[in-house]
Amino acid sequence: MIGFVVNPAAGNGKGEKVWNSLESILRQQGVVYRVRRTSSEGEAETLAIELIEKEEVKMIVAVGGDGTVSEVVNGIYEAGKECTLGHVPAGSGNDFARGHGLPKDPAQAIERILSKTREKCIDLLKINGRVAVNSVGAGFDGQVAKTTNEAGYKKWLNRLRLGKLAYIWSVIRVLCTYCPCDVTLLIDGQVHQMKRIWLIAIANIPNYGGGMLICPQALPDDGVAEICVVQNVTRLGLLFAFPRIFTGAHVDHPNVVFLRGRQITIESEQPLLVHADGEMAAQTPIYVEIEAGKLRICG
Ligand SMILES: Nc1ncnc2c1ncn2[C@@H]1O[C@H](COP(=O)(O)OP(=O)(O)OP(=O)(O)O)[C@@H](O)[C@H]1O
Repeated sequence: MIGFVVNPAAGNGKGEKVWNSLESILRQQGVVYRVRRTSSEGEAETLAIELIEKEEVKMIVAVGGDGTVSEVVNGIYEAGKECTLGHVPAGSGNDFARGHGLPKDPAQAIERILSKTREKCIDLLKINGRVAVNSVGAGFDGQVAKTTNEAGYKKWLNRLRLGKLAYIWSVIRVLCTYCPCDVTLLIDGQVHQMKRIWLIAIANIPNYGGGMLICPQALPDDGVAEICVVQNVTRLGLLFAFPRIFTGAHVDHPNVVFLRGRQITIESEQPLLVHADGEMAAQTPIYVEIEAGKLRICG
């Protein structure tokens, strides 16, 4: 049986609309399903666990944005039972959907899920007993995630279907005040001492922050995380280089370094904010480990 976890508030109400269209398709096709709707932050995780344990579903489809996907994935991870993740995108950023090439159209997305023809196992990034499915970011990045999540303008811009601008505006705000610091990275036993670090992004997919390509080479099913480090660049230099991230052209920038690894420790001069899938998760020092092939998804 299939379970659905629906965030009606995702994409500023798009979740509700998408679910209405899915429901009529499911009824037309006589699909047997269970549905749970979220009413607040964090609830998608609890509802996913409930669907697995009480309803014995073998697949959960997250209807919402990246926040909903991340919470459902944590529910599946915590339940520890065989359960496939499906996703019908209805958020404002939808990085997971982009990163896995999922259809934007709800009818096409559910058709693909029901056909079960494209299942694959992907890696997860384990941090502090939880998991991230898209990315973990420390430093500038963590501060931008915090600023965006706390900002009133995110809601307004989402309403105008300009959700991406909320992230960009937060980047500009944080860029004006953020102070880079020295960081020690330990990747698979190898030490990297790095000076004046702005950000460290650990990625499972190339997509980030609603359409940026932070780690264009990242693959979700290779058992390795792609790590992007931005170091020793001036504030103005970073401001001018920033637009390159939308096309992935930042890979050639002299102050951008790419590393790869399975076990990553980040230690820093000062505590750095860390996000997991765009939600605040921790402060440095942190340890991130790849859980290879841990989650089966409908790709
Ligand atoms: N019924 C609800 N009312 C208000 N907020 C909710 C409700 N259910 C869940 N939430 C919260 O809505 C927030 C946004 O969810 P989600 O990330 O799925 O969508 P989004 O932010 O529009 O998309 P994206 O993350 O792809 O940009 C999450 O913080 C979630 O916890």
